[in-house]
Amino acid sequence: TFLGLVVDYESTATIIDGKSIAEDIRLQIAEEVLQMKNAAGHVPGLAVVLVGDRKDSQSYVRFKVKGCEEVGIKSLLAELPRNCTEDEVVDSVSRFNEDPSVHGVLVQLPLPQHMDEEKILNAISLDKDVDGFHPLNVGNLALRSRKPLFVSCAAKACLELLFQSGIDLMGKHVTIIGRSKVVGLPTSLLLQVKF
Ligand SMILES: Nc1nc2c(c(=O)[nH]1)N[C@@H](CN(C=O)c1ccc(C(=O)N[C@@H](CCC(=O)O)C(=O)O)cc1)CN2
Repeated sequence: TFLGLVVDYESTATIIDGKSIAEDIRLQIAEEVLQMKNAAGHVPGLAVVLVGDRKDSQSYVRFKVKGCEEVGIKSLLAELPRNCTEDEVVDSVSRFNEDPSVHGVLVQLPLPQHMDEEKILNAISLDKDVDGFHPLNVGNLALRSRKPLFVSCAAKACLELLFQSGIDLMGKHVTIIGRSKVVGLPTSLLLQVKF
């Protein structure tokens, strides 16, 4: 869910209804998936790797699986215990990398503290890195002249919500709160590419 608040210099505000925009996008994706199924005989596949038993991560992953079901995307889930090894996580990622029915792989963050996040994220195939966290995808976004294969969905969502609400960012100053690789950093990079 995203409820954005855009305030102009006279301090009037526009409330962005993220739920309704998301519903329109879901319908559009469901239509595209159906067309793909009819034309090519297969549907996109998303694989999620979840390590540990954090309640928040479990519910985010449930939303992702439910989101896939609603639009006809195949979803696969690998759940590993908190005390598993880094190699076991990398093995799960590698199996999804090699599975032709999987087109996108993501590892739900945060990982348990004893794990090397960078090593695990780097194990995701560049062409299945749907989160856009691979250094080459981030680097290509930062270079602006090159097109990354994927950009963080949270960053794309922020811009899409502004765009669909008719908010013109050209020449505007934008304040981004936070610099995480999930939202803040890619949103600032994406804004620099587009405006
Ligand atoms: N591999 C990934 N891990 C994580 C990601 C990610 O994009 N990829 N993002 C977050 C967790 N997350 C989804 O996975 C996520 C977190 C927060 C929200 C969100 O919309 N939060 C709203 C409140 C929503 C509500 O309660 O209705 C808010 O903060 O205002 C969506 C998704 C970390 N891990």
